[in-house]
Amino acid sequence: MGNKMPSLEEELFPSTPGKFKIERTHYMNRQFYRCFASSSTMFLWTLFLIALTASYISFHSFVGSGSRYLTASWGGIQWEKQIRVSAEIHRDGGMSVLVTGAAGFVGSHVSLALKRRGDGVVGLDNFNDYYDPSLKKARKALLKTNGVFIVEGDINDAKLLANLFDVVPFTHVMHLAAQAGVRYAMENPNSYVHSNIAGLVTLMEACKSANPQPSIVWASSSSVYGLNENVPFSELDRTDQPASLYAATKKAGEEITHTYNHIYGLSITGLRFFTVYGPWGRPDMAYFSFTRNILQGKPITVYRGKNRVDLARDFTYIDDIVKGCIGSLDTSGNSTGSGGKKRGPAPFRIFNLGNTSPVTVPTLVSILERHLKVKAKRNILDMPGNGDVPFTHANISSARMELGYKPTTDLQTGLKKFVKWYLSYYGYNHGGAIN
Ligand SMILES: O=C(O)[C@H]1O[C@H](OP(=O)(O)OP(=O)(O)OC[C@H]2O[C@@H](n3ccc(=O)[nH]c3=O)[C@H](O)[C@@H]2O)[C@H](O)[C@@H](O)[C@@H]1O
Repeated sequence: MGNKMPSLEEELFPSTPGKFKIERTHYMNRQFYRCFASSSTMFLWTLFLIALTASYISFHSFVGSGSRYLTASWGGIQWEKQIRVSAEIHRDGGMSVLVTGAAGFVGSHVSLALKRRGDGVVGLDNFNDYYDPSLKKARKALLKTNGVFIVEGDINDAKLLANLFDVVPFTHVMHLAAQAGVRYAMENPNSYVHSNIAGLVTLMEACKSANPQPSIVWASSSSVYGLNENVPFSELDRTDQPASLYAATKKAGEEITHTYNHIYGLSITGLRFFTVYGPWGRPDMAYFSFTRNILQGKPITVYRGKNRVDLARDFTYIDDIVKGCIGSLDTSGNSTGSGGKKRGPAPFRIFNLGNTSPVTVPTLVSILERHLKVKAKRNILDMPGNGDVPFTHANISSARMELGYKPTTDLQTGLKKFVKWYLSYYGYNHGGAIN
Protein backbone atom coordinates (compact mmCIF):
# COMPACT_ATOMS: atom_id res chain seq x y z
CA MET A 1 0.00 0.00 0.00
CA GLY A 2 2.55 2.56 -1.07
CA ASN A 3 -0.07 4.98 -2.48
CA LYS A 4 -0.69 8.19 -0.51
CA MET A 5 -4.38 8.39 0.37
CA PRO A 6 -6.08 11.77 -0.07
CA SER A 7 -6.73 13.51 3.23
CA LEU A 8 -10.32 14.14 4.31
CA GLU A 9 -9.95 17.81 3.51
CA GLU A 10 -8.68 17.08 0.01
CA GLU A 11 -11.66 14.80 -0.50
CA LEU A 12 -14.20 17.37 0.69
CA PHE A 13 -12.66 20.47 -0.79
CA PRO A 14 -11.03 19.55 -4.07
CA SER A 15 -9.40 22.44 -5.88
CA THR A 16 -11.83 21.98 -8.78
CA PRO A 17 -15.03 19.92 -8.92
CA GLY A 18 -13.88 18.17 -12.11
CA LYS A 19 -10.63 17.11 -10.56
CA PHE A 20 -12.54 15.64 -7.64
CA LYS A 21 -14.54 13.27 -9.82
CA ILE A 22 -11.67 12.04 -11.95
CA GLU A 23 -9.23 11.48 -9.13
CA ARG A 24 -11.80 9.81 -7.01
CA THR A 25 -12.81 7.38 -9.77
CA HIS A 26 -9.21 6.59 -10.54
CA TYR A 27 -8.46 6.04 -6.88
CA MET A 28 -11.46 3.75 -6.44
CA ASN A 29 -10.51 1.63 -9.46
CA ARG A 30 -7.04 1.02 -8.14
CA GLN A 31 -8.34 0.14 -4.71
CA PHE A 32 -10.97 -2.13 -6.22
CA TYR A 33 -8.39 -4.40 -7.85
CA ARG A 34 -6.17 -4.44 -4.80
CA CYS A 35 -8.97 -5.16 -2.39
CA PHE A 36 -10.28 -8.05 -4.30
CA ALA A 37 -6.88 -9.67 -4.12
CA SER A 38 -7.77 -10.67 -0.59
CA SER A 39 -11.16 -11.04 1.10
CA SER A 40 -9.91 -9.98 4.55
CA THR A 41 -8.52 -6.78 3.07
CA MET A 42 -11.90 -6.34 1.42
CA PHE A 43 -13.64 -6.53 4.78
CA LEU A 44 -11.29 -3.90 6.21
CA TRP A 45 -11.88 -1.65 3.21
CA THR A 46 -15.65 -1.95 3.58
CA LEU A 47 -15.32 -0.82 7.19
CA PHE A 48 -13.07 2.05 6.13
CA LEU A 49 -15.51 3.22 3.45
CA ILE A 50 -18.43 3.15 5.93
CA ALA A 51 -16.37 5.22 8.38
CA LEU A 52 -15.39 7.65 5.62
CA THR A 53 -19.02 8.10 4.54
CA ALA A 54 -20.13 8.62 8.15
CA SER A 55 -17.49 11.27 8.80
CA TYR A 56 -18.37 13.00 5.50
CA ILE A 57 -22.05 13.21 6.53
CA SER A 58 -21.32 14.35 10.10
CA PHE A 59 -18.90 17.00 8.84
CA HIS A 60 -21.63 18.42 6.63
CA SER A 61 -24.15 18.64 9.43
CA PHE A 62 -21.43 20.34 11.49
CA VAL A 63 -20.94 23.15 9.01
CA GLY A 64 -24.69 23.73 8.82
CA SER A 65 -25.44 24.08 5.15
CA GLY A 66 -23.01 21.91 3.29
CA SER A 67 -24.21 22.73 -0.20
CA ARG A 68 -23.53 26.45 0.27
CA TYR A 69 -20.01 25.76 1.44
CA LEU A 70 -19.26 23.59 -1.54
CA THR A 71 -20.95 25.54 -4.31
CA ALA A 72 -21.02 29.26 -3.42
CA SER A 73 -18.15 31.54 -4.36
CA TRP A 74 -17.83 32.49 -0.71
CA GLY A 75 -17.78 30.24 2.33
CA GLY A 76 -15.76 27.26 3.48
CA ILE A 77 -12.97 26.63 5.91
CA GLN A 78 -10.23 28.19 3.81
CA TRP A 79 -12.36 31.30 3.14
CA GLU A 80 -13.09 31.76 6.83
CA LYS A 81 -9.44 31.34 7.67
CA GLN A 82 -8.44 34.09 5.24
CA ILE A 83 -11.03 36.39 6.81
CA ARG A 84 -9.88 35.67 10.35
CA VAL A 85 -6.23 36.27 9.46
CA SER A 86 -7.07 39.50 7.62
CA ALA A 87 -9.11 40.71 10.62
CA GLU A 88 -6.35 40.05 13.17
CA ILE A 89 -5.41 43.12 15.21
CA HIS A 90 -1.69 43.82 15.61
CA ARG A 91 -1.62 46.81 17.95
CA ASP A 92 -2.87 47.62 21.45
CA GLY A 93 -6.35 49.10 21.37
CA GLY A 94 -6.68 48.31 17.67
CA MET A 95 -9.92 47.76 15.82
CA SER A 96 -11.25 45.21 13.37
CA VAL A 97 -12.88 46.95 10.43
CA LEU A 98 -15.13 45.69 7.68
CA VAL A 99 -14.45 47.98 4.71
CA THR A 100 -17.15 47.86 2.04
CA GLY A 101 -16.06 49.03 -1.40
CA ALA A 102 -12.51 48.02 -0.49
CA ALA A 103 -11.49 47.58 -4.13
CA GLY A 104 -12.69 51.11 -4.84
CA PHE A 105 -10.65 54.30 -4.81
CA VAL A 106 -11.19 55.54 -1.25
CA GLY A 107 -11.78 52.02 0.10
CA SER A 108 -8.44 50.67 -1.04
CA HIS A 109 -6.53 53.63 0.43
CA VAL A 110 -8.34 53.48 3.79
CA SER A 111 -7.89 49.69 4.01
CA LEU A 112 -4.14 49.99 3.45
CA ALA A 113 -3.74 52.80 5.97
CA LEU A 114 -5.63 50.86 8.64
CA LYS A 115 -3.68 47.68 7.98
CA ARG A 116 -0.36 49.50 8.10
CA ARG A 117 -1.01 50.84 11.58
CA GLY A 118 -1.96 47.39 12.87
CA ASP A 119 -5.73 47.28 12.65
CA GLY A 120 -7.59 44.23 11.34
CA VAL A 121 -9.23 44.82 7.96
CA VAL A 122 -11.57 42.71 5.87
CA GLY A 123 -12.72 44.10 2.53
CA LEU A 124 -15.98 43.54 0.68
CA ASP A 125 -16.55 44.53 -2.94
CA ASN A 126 -18.79 43.42 -5.80
CA PHE A 127 -16.25 44.37 -8.51
CA ASN A 128 -18.98 45.77 -10.76
CA ASP A 129 -18.10 47.18 -14.16
CA TYR A 130 -19.20 50.82 -13.69
CA TYR A 131 -15.57 51.45 -14.59
CA ASP A 132 -12.80 49.11 -15.69
CA PRO A 133 -12.84 46.21 -13.19
CA SER A 134 -9.18 45.44 -13.96
CA LEU A 135 -8.24 48.56 -11.97
CA LYS A 136 -10.27 47.20 -9.05
CA LYS A 137 -8.49 43.83 -9.41
CA ALA A 138 -5.14 45.61 -9.38
CA ARG A 139 -6.11 47.42 -6.16
CA LYS A 140 -7.19 44.06 -4.74
CA ALA A 141 -3.81 42.55 -5.58
CA LEU A 142 -2.05 45.48 -3.90
CA LEU A 143 -4.13 44.99 -0.77
CA LYS A 144 -3.46 41.25 -0.80
CA THR A 145 0.30 41.78 -0.71
CA ASN A 146 -0.31 43.97 2.33
CA GLY A 147 -2.37 41.32 4.10
CA VAL A 148 -5.89 42.58 3.35
CA PHE A 149 -8.35 40.00 2.05
CA ILE A 150 -11.28 41.26 -0.04
CA VAL A 151 -14.44 39.17 -0.11
CA GLU A 152 -16.14 39.25 -3.49
CA GLY A 153 -19.80 39.97 -2.75
CA ASP A 154 -22.56 42.53 -2.71
CA ILE A 155 -23.81 44.58 0.25
CA ASN A 156 -27.31 43.45 -0.76
CA ASP A 157 -26.39 39.87 0.17
CA ALA A 158 -27.80 39.66 3.71
CA LYS A 159 -26.63 36.04 4.17
CA LEU A 160 -23.07 36.94 3.31
CA LEU A 161 -23.11 39.90 5.71
CA ALA A 162 -24.51 37.76 8.54
CA ASN A 163 -21.82 35.19 7.85
CA LEU A 164 -19.06 37.79 7.95
CA PHE A 165 -20.28 39.06 11.33
CA ASP A 166 -20.44 35.43 12.55
CA VAL A 167 -16.81 34.89 11.60
CA VAL A 168 -15.48 38.24 12.92
CA PRO A 169 -16.99 40.46 15.64
CA PHE A 170 -16.13 43.65 13.74
CA THR A 171 -15.74 46.69 15.98
CA HIS A 172 -16.21 49.11 13.06
CA VAL A 173 -17.67 49.23 9.57
CA MET A 174 -16.19 51.66 7.06
CA HIS A 175 -18.95 51.76 4.47
CA LEU A 176 -17.64 53.04 1.15
CA ALA A 177 -19.42 50.74 -1.31
CA ALA A 178 -21.75 52.87 -3.44
CA GLN A 179 -22.84 53.77 -6.92
CA ALA A 180 -20.84 56.94 -7.43
CA GLY A 181 -20.90 59.55 -10.19
CA VAL A 182 -23.28 62.47 -10.55
CA ARG A 183 -24.17 62.40 -14.26
CA TYR A 184 -24.41 58.59 -14.69
CA ALA A 185 -27.57 58.67 -12.54
CA MET A 186 -29.52 59.79 -15.61
CA GLU A 187 -28.32 56.73 -17.53
CA ASN A 188 -28.79 54.08 -14.87
CA PRO A 189 -30.97 55.38 -12.03
CA ASN A 190 -31.70 51.95 -10.61
CA SER A 191 -28.05 51.21 -9.88
CA TYR A 192 -28.18 54.10 -7.37
CA VAL A 193 -31.25 52.67 -5.69
CA HIS A 194 -29.65 49.21 -5.62
CA SER A 195 -26.40 50.24 -3.94
CA ASN A 196 -27.06 53.52 -2.15
CA ILE A 197 -30.52 52.74 -0.79
CA ALA A 198 -31.26 48.98 -0.79
CA GLY A 199 -27.64 48.01 -0.14
CA LEU A 200 -27.33 50.54 2.66
CA VAL A 201 -30.46 49.22 4.38
CA THR A 202 -29.25 45.62 4.08
CA LEU A 203 -25.95 46.63 5.64
CA MET A 204 -27.68 48.56 8.45
CA GLU A 205 -29.85 45.52 9.19
CA ALA A 206 -26.75 43.34 9.48
CA CYS A 207 -25.02 45.90 11.74
CA LYS A 208 -28.01 46.35 14.02
CA SER A 209 -28.33 42.56 14.49
CA ALA A 210 -24.61 41.97 15.03
CA ASN A 211 -23.39 41.26 18.53
CA PRO A 212 -21.52 43.42 19.42
CA GLN A 213 -22.89 46.13 17.13
CA PRO A 214 -20.11 47.85 15.19
CA SER A 215 -19.70 51.63 14.92
CA ILE A 216 -20.31 52.82 11.37
CA VAL A 217 -18.50 55.46 9.35
CA TRP A 218 -19.79 55.93 5.82
CA ALA A 219 -19.42 58.05 2.70
CA SER A 220 -22.04 60.66 2.03
CA SER A 221 -21.25 63.39 -0.51
CA SER A 222 -20.83 67.13 -0.95
CA SER A 223 -23.53 66.80 -3.61
CA VAL A 224 -26.18 66.77 -0.86
CA TYR A 225 -25.82 70.58 -0.73
CA GLY A 226 -27.41 70.66 -4.17
CA LEU A 227 -28.68 74.13 -4.95
CA ASN A 228 -27.45 75.58 -1.63
CA GLU A 229 -25.79 78.94 -2.21
CA ASN A 230 -24.32 79.70 1.22
CA VAL A 231 -20.54 79.46 1.02
CA PRO A 232 -18.61 77.77 2.37
CA PHE A 233 -21.04 74.87 2.82
CA SER A 234 -21.69 74.17 6.48
CA GLU A 235 -23.21 70.99 7.90
CA LEU A 236 -26.01 73.24 9.20
CA ASP A 237 -27.01 74.45 5.72
CA ARG A 238 -30.09 73.04 4.05
CA THR A 239 -29.67 69.81 2.11
CA ASP A 240 -33.19 69.27 0.86
CA GLN A 241 -32.65 70.54 -2.69
CA PRO A 242 -30.59 67.84 -4.41
CA ALA A 243 -29.70 68.48 -8.06
CA SER A 244 -29.18 64.83 -9.05
CA LEU A 245 -30.59 61.42 -8.22
CA TYR A 246 -27.11 60.52 -6.94
CA ALA A 247 -27.29 63.38 -4.44
CA ALA A 248 -30.83 62.38 -3.50
CA THR A 249 -29.74 58.81 -2.70
CA LYS A 250 -26.84 60.09 -0.57
CA LYS A 251 -29.18 62.43 1.28
CA ALA A 252 -31.58 59.52 1.75
CA GLY A 253 -28.63 57.59 3.20
CA GLU A 254 -28.16 60.28 5.82
CA GLU A 255 -31.83 59.97 6.82
CA ILE A 256 -31.77 56.16 6.73
CA THR A 257 -28.69 55.96 8.96
CA HIS A 258 -30.33 58.43 11.34
CA THR A 259 -33.26 56.06 11.87
CA TYR A 260 -30.88 53.17 12.63
CA ASN A 261 -29.10 55.38 15.13
CA HIS A 262 -32.41 56.41 16.69
CA ILE A 263 -34.10 53.02 16.85
CA TYR A 264 -31.21 50.61 17.36
CA GLY A 265 -28.45 52.66 18.98
CA LEU A 266 -25.96 52.35 16.11
CA SER A 267 -23.08 54.82 16.23
CA ILE A 268 -23.10 56.64 12.87
CA THR A 269 -20.67 59.06 11.25
CA GLY A 270 -21.51 60.33 7.75
CA LEU A 271 -18.71 61.98 5.78
CA ARG A 272 -19.50 64.44 2.99
CA PHE A 273 -16.55 63.99 0.64
CA PHE A 274 -15.69 66.88 -1.70
CA THR A 275 -14.52 65.67 -5.16
CA VAL A 276 -11.76 63.30 -4.00
CA TYR A 277 -8.83 62.75 -6.38
CA GLY A 278 -5.41 61.08 -6.41
CA PRO A 279 -3.40 57.98 -7.35
CA TRP A 280 -5.47 54.83 -7.97
CA GLY A 281 -8.46 57.15 -8.51
CA ARG A 282 -11.75 56.74 -10.34
CA PRO A 283 -11.51 56.76 -14.16
CA ASP A 284 -15.00 58.26 -14.49
CA MET A 285 -13.96 61.50 -12.79
CA ALA A 286 -12.97 64.61 -14.74
CA TYR A 287 -9.29 64.86 -13.65
CA PHE A 288 -8.77 61.20 -14.66
CA SER A 289 -10.57 61.20 -18.03
CA PHE A 290 -9.01 64.59 -18.89
CA THR A 291 -5.56 63.10 -18.29
CA ARG A 292 -6.27 60.15 -20.57
CA ASN A 293 -7.68 62.33 -23.35
CA ILE A 294 -4.93 64.93 -23.15
CA LEU A 295 -2.28 62.20 -23.46
CA GLN A 296 -4.12 60.65 -26.40
CA GLY A 297 -4.51 64.00 -28.16
CA LYS A 298 -8.29 63.76 -27.88
CA PRO A 299 -10.48 66.76 -27.06
CA ILE A 300 -11.93 67.27 -23.59
CA THR A 301 -15.27 68.86 -22.76
CA VAL A 302 -15.07 71.64 -20.20
CA TYR A 303 -18.48 72.63 -18.88
CA ARG A 304 -19.32 76.21 -18.07
CA GLY A 305 -22.04 77.52 -15.77
CA LYS A 306 -24.72 80.20 -16.23
CA ASN A 307 -23.48 83.56 -17.56
CA ARG A 308 -20.25 81.90 -18.71
CA VAL A 309 -19.09 81.44 -15.13
CA ASP A 310 -16.49 78.70 -14.67
CA LEU A 311 -17.48 75.67 -12.62
CA ALA A 312 -15.43 75.12 -9.48
CA ARG A 313 -14.80 72.26 -7.09
CA ASP A 314 -13.24 71.96 -3.66
CA PHE A 315 -10.95 69.15 -4.95
CA THR A 316 -9.67 67.11 -1.99
CA TYR A 317 -6.57 64.90 -2.06
CA ILE A 318 -6.99 61.23 -1.15
CA ASP A 319 -4.45 61.21 1.72
CA ASP A 320 -6.35 64.01 3.44
CA ILE A 321 -9.60 62.08 3.03
CA VAL A 322 -7.97 58.94 4.47
CA LYS A 323 -6.92 60.92 7.55
CA GLY A 324 -10.49 62.15 7.93
CA CYS A 325 -11.84 58.60 7.65
CA ILE A 326 -9.42 57.24 10.22
CA GLY A 327 -10.04 60.19 12.54
CA SER A 328 -13.74 59.38 12.29
CA LEU A 329 -13.20 55.71 13.13
CA ASP A 330 -10.99 56.63 16.10
CA THR A 331 -13.54 59.03 17.59
CA SER A 332 -16.74 57.23 16.60
CA GLY A 333 -17.86 56.15 20.07
CA ASN A 334 -19.65 52.86 20.62
CA SER A 335 -22.96 51.62 19.40
CA THR A 336 -25.19 50.90 22.37
CA GLY A 337 -27.63 48.28 21.16
CA SER A 338 -27.54 44.52 21.41
CA GLY A 339 -29.80 41.73 20.23
CA GLY A 340 -31.37 44.23 17.83
CA LYS A 341 -32.44 46.50 20.76
CA LYS A 342 -31.23 49.98 21.65
CA ARG A 343 -29.75 50.29 25.14
CA GLY A 344 -29.05 54.01 25.11
CA PRO A 345 -28.27 56.98 22.87
CA ALA A 346 -25.36 56.59 20.47
CA PRO A 347 -23.41 59.25 18.52
CA PHE A 348 -24.82 60.52 15.23
CA ARG A 349 -22.39 62.80 13.39
CA ILE A 350 -22.02 64.36 9.94
CA PHE A 351 -18.83 66.06 8.74
CA ASN A 352 -17.67 67.86 5.63
CA LEU A 353 -14.32 66.55 4.39
CA GLY A 354 -13.12 69.08 1.85
CA ASN A 355 -10.01 71.08 1.08
CA THR A 356 -11.52 74.55 1.72
CA SER A 357 -10.06 76.09 -1.44
CA PRO A 358 -12.17 75.64 -4.57
CA VAL A 359 -10.43 75.61 -7.96
CA THR A 360 -12.15 76.16 -11.32
CA VAL A 361 -12.29 73.37 -13.88
CA PRO A 362 -10.24 75.37 -16.46
CA THR A 363 -7.52 75.80 -13.81
CA LEU A 364 -7.60 72.05 -13.15
CA VAL A 365 -6.99 71.54 -16.88
CA SER A 366 -4.08 74.02 -16.89
CA ILE A 367 -2.40 72.23 -14.00
CA LEU A 368 -2.76 68.90 -15.82
CA GLU A 369 -1.29 70.42 -18.99
CA ARG A 370 1.74 71.56 -17.03
CA HIS A 371 2.31 68.20 -15.36
CA LEU A 372 1.73 66.23 -18.56
CA LYS A 373 3.63 68.70 -20.73
CA VAL A 374 0.88 68.40 -23.33
CA LYS A 375 -1.65 71.03 -24.41
CA ALA A 376 -5.30 70.07 -24.05
CA LYS A 377 -7.83 70.45 -26.84
CA ARG A 378 -10.64 72.14 -24.95
CA ASN A 379 -14.28 72.13 -26.05
CA ILE A 380 -16.14 74.64 -23.89
CA LEU A 381 -19.78 73.72 -23.45
CA ASP A 382 -22.62 75.21 -21.41
CA MET A 383 -23.40 72.92 -18.50
CA PRO A 384 -26.31 70.70 -19.51
CA GLY A 385 -29.04 70.05 -16.95
CA ASN A 386 -27.53 66.75 -15.90
CA GLY A 387 -27.29 67.02 -12.15
CA ASP A 388 -24.12 69.10 -11.91
CA VAL A 389 -23.84 71.94 -9.44
CA PRO A 390 -21.84 75.12 -10.27
CA PHE A 391 -19.44 75.03 -7.33
CA THR A 392 -18.62 73.36 -4.03
CA HIS A 393 -16.73 74.73 -1.05
CA ALA A 394 -16.42 73.05 2.33
CA ASN A 395 -16.48 74.59 5.76
CA ILE A 396 -14.44 72.05 7.74
CA SER A 397 -14.42 73.61 11.23
CA SER A 398 -16.48 70.76 12.68
CA ALA A 399 -14.16 68.06 11.30
CA ARG A 400 -11.14 70.07 12.45
CA MET A 401 -12.47 70.30 15.98
CA GLU A 402 -13.79 66.79 16.42
CA LEU A 403 -11.53 64.69 14.18
CA GLY A 404 -8.37 66.79 14.09
CA TYR A 405 -8.91 66.95 10.31
CA LYS A 406 -6.51 69.30 8.53
CA PRO A 407 -6.02 68.96 4.77
CA THR A 408 -2.43 69.61 3.71
CA THR A 409 -2.28 68.90 -0.04
CA ASP A 410 -3.17 71.57 -2.59
CA LEU A 411 -4.44 70.68 -6.08
CA GLN A 412 -1.12 71.42 -7.77
CA THR A 413 0.79 69.02 -5.49
CA GLY A 414 -1.91 66.37 -5.48
CA LEU A 415 -2.25 66.30 -9.26
CA LYS A 416 1.51 65.94 -9.61
CA LYS A 417 1.29 62.77 -7.53
CA PHE A 418 -1.69 61.58 -9.55
CA VAL A 419 0.06 62.12 -12.88
CA LYS A 420 3.15 60.31 -11.63
CA TRP A 421 1.02 57.33 -10.66
CA TYR A 422 -1.00 57.46 -13.89
CA LEU A 423 2.11 57.32 -16.05
CA SER A 424 3.62 54.50 -14.04
CA TYR A 425 0.38 52.51 -14.18
CA TYR A 426 -0.77 53.12 -17.77
CA GLY A 427 2.31 54.59 -19.45
CA TYR A 428 2.15 57.43 -21.98
CA ASN A 429 0.40 55.36 -24.63
CA HIS A 430 -2.54 53.98 -22.78
CA GLY A 431 -4.93 53.56 -25.67
CA GLY A 432 -7.76 51.47 -24.24
CA ALA A 433 -11.02 52.90 -23.01
CA ILE A 434 -10.94 53.69 -19.32
CA ASN A 435 -14.66 53.58 -18.63
O1 LIG B 1 -17.91 65.74 -4.15
C1 LIG B 1 -18.76 64.94 -4.42
O2 LIG B 1 -19.69 64.81 -3.67
C2 LIG B 1 -18.73 64.18 -5.70
O3 LIG B 1 -17.53 64.46 -6.40
C3 LIG B 1 -17.46 63.92 -7.69
O4 LIG B 1 -18.43 64.56 -8.50
P1 LIG B 1 -18.00 65.84 -9.30
O5 LIG B 1 -17.62 66.95 -8.40
O6 LIG B 1 -19.08 66.09 -10.29
O7 LIG B 1 -16.63 65.36 -10.00
P2 LIG B 1 -16.23 65.17 -11.53
O8 LIG B 1 -17.15 64.24 -12.21
O9 LIG B 1 -14.80 64.84 -11.54
O10 LIG B 1 -16.46 66.64 -12.12
C4 LIG B 1 -15.67 67.73 -11.68
C5 LIG B 1 -16.03 68.97 -12.44
O11 LIG B 1 -15.63 68.80 -13.80
C6 LIG B 1 -16.72 69.08 -14.65
N1 LIG B 1 -16.62 68.21 -15.85
C7 LIG B 1 -16.78 66.87 -15.73
C8 LIG B 1 -16.66 66.06 -16.82
C9 LIG B 1 -16.39 66.64 -18.07
O12 LIG B 1 -16.27 65.95 -19.11
N2 LIG B 1 -16.22 67.98 -18.15
C10 LIG B 1 -16.33 68.79 -17.06
O13 LIG B 1 -16.18 70.02 -17.19
C11 LIG B 1 -17.97 68.84 -13.84
O14 LIG B 1 -19.03 69.61 -14.35
C12 LIG B 1 -17.51 69.28 -12.46
O15 LIG B 1 -17.69 70.66 -12.33
C13 LIG B 1 -17.69 62.42 -7.66
O16 LIG B 1 -17.79 61.91 -8.96
C14 LIG B 1 -18.90 62.03 -6.85
O17 LIG B 1 -18.95 60.63 -6.75
C15 LIG B 1 -18.78 62.69 -5.51
O18 LIG B 1 -19.80 62.34 -4.68
